[in-house]
This record gives sequence, C-alpha cells and structure tokens, in this order.
Amino acid sequence: MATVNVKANAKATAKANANDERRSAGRDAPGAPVISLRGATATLGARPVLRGIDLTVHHGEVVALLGANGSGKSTAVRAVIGQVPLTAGEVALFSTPLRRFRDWSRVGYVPQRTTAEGGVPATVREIVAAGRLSRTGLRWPGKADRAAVERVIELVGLADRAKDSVNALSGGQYQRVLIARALASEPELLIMDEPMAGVDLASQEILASTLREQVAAGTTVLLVLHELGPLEPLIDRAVVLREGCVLHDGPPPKAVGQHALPGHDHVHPHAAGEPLRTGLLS
Ligand SMILES: Nc1ncnc2c1ncn2[C@@H]1O[C@H](COP(=O)(O)OP(=O)(O)OP(=O)(O)O)[C@@H](O)[C@H]1O
Repeated sequence: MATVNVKANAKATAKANANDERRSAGRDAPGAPVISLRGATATLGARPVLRGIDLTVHHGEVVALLGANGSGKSTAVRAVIGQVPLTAGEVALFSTPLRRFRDWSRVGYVPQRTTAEGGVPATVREIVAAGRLSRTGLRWPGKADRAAVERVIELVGLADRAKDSVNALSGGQYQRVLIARALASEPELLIMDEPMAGVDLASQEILASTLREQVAAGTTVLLVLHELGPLEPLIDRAVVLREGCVLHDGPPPKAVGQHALPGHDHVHPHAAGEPLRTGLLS
C-alpha cells in the first residue's frame, strides 16, 4: 500500500512539475487562443439556450460577457468548462478539444452565487485549500501548496478570518472566499460568473484589485457581468449575447452619465448605429 502511495505521489509530483515547466516556458504565447467556442449550440429542457456561439478569448485578454437576463451568459461559460453539453459545435481550452482537456489546474472558475447557504461548517482556509486540489492531486500538499493558499487568502483580505466558518461571513466576504478558491491553483484562465452581484462596496473594491493583480500577472479572464461597473478599466473586449446569439463582439461599450452607475441599464452605440442595451433591463 505504502509503495502504491509513493508511486502515486511521485507520478503526481512529476505531473505538477511538467505543468510548472510548461507554464514557465510560456507555451501559450500572448495572443494564443485560450478559450475557443465554435458554433456552440445547447438546449436546456426543450429550450435552445445557445444558438451557434462563436467566441475566442486570447491569452492575456480580459473579456466581459454581457447581456440581458436569460440571454445565455451563464450557460455559455458553463459550456466552456464542460458543465453544459453542446448539442452542436465545439469547445477548446488551450487549443485542446474539451473532451481531451485534463489540465484543470490551469482553469479557475467562480460560479454564479446562489442564495442557498451551505450547511457544512467549513472554514475559509478549508474552502480555499480545496481549490488547490487540482494542482496537488494525489500528492500530499507541500509547503508551496500551503503558501499558495495563504497567499490568496491574504490577497482577498481575509487573512484574519482564515479559521472562521464561512457561514459567519457576509455575502461579499463569501464571494472573496470563492475567488480565492479559484485562484489557489494559480490558474492561467479565470472564469467568473457575475463576481460583483450582491457584493458590498468594500468587497467590490477588494475584488477589483485582486483581479487587477491577476491581469497584471498575465492571467486570461472571462467575466460574466451585468454592468461593467468598477471592472470597466480592466476589460479589453465585450461580447454581448442576446437570445443565445452573439450580438456584439468588440470594444467594451462606453458608459455614459447615469448609465455608468451600477444598477442602471447601459445604452451604447454599436457598429450598426443602433443603441446597444447590455444591462438588466434590456
Ligand atoms: N437547467 C435548466 N433547464 C432549463 N432551462 C434553463 C436551465 N438553466 C437555464 N435555463 C434557461 O436558459 C436561459 C439562459 O440562462 P442563463 O442562466 O444562461 O442566462 P444568463 O444570461 O446567464 O441570465 P442571468 O443573467 O439571469 O443569469 C434562461 O432562459 C434560463 O431560464
């Protein structure tokens, strides 16, 4: 049994080292496709939710996925990580078709927050450490793993809450825990579904600065947003969905006057000269 564990440990360590080498060798040069959706089509229940979506996110880009409620934003990102099967079309991550993609430590995912509270009294550190498992695998967590967990807890401003149950946190603090969990594997791609939704202002600022740091380090980011809000300066490109189709793919819409404020609908010019509505009410 001990031999099996040693072998498994050695294999996992070799794999982790290979991943690190590949990362540091920068196999994915700036501009290489990190996410590629081609003709992505998905049906949930009897309803066509994605209707032939083409979307490419390149290495180092920060892309916002915008659109009204029900336009298919969450479904699109869930298709990217294989949680929603496509009925037609293709998904690739890091130029590897999703069905062959195994290297999940390269991807951090923050799901849309639900209002349902988990009953399990896990601590902040336990939840964040779970995000490191995609790197450690069968290997016993080492010093570098523990340091990475502490670093991301610190990054989201929760060092003094590390031992606390997540049930004792505010919604915004809990969201910061989920983001720290996604960052614990030091992902090259970060996918976040509405990270700012229902988050207090203090937490929004911490989230924005956390994201700024990731982007500065070269992380590729796909964000589902209702409003560009405080993240606007970070966004390179906006993809707007409507009824499961791409309506706009290009520069982020410029917020004007009141429309720049969180909670307001966004109305912006787009290529065809038509106003482009990207907010909640569109
Ligand atoms: N499991 C499901 N079964 C059936 N329909 C679903 C399911 N999940 C989502 N839908 C429907 O698919 C459509 C797209 O949902 P999705 O959550 O992707 O939209 P969204 O753009 O992210 O919206 P929101 O901003 O409200 O989260 C909606 O009409 C939704 O009701």
